[in-house]
Amino acid sequence: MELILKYFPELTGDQISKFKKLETLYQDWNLKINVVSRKDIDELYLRHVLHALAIAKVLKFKTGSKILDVGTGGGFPGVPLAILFPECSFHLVDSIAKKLKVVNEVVEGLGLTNIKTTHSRVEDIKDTYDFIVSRAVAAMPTFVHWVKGKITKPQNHDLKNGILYLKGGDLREELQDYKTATIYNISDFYTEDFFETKKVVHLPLKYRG
Ligand SMILES: C[S@@+](CC[C@H](N)C(=O)[O-])C[C@H]1O[C@@H](n2cnc3c(N)ncnc32)[C@H](O)[C@@H]1O
Repeated sequence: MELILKYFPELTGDQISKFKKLETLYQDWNLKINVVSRKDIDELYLRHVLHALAIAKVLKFKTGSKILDVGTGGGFPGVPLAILFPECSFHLVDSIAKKLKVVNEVVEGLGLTNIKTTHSRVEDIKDTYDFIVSRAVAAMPTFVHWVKGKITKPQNHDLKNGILYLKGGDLREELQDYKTATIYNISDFYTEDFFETKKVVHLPLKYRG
């Protein structure tokens, strides 16, 4: 938990208490339904919470923003972001129901009211969002195809509406067709070795897709 406060020192008491509760909730639920690997559960704050919050180092979502988390799995990056941005609404989608069972239990356990979950393939989601976040779901061309047409038109942020994707390694080949993509090195925000090769990719998307 100190790790989170090291990089996000301005959390409110309510946010700190929610972040603290996350560990027990995930430990308990992960025993029943395995959504996070054993090693990762031991390093939940580093590998999941802090990693998810790297998106907030790239962009502070404004009050009222709508954000879609595609392939949220056990709730990453959506759950930590929803704690950090209580004035924004988050829609967490996954095609595997049992993963959302864990997310729903965590959301209920924390009393988070700004998360909605849907068991669906993202291609079937009809709503629109300011930003679409994700981690470890699909290569960019497939992902862009899935989320086409799901971006709202009004621009309220310094970055254009679109995708904020947590990715790792050498992205040159994967992103070669996306000239408007910007890569942010997470190691510019966090000093832990775990983040050495990790990035946040911002890709603006046209509102009509
Ligand atoms: C490797 S997991 C990553 C989970 C989470 N984002 C994380 O980083 O911990 C990929 C997730 O994407 C989901 N997924 C894959 N394709 C999807 C699609 N088309 N629509 C919704 N979810 C999808 C899978 O069910 C799985 O839970």
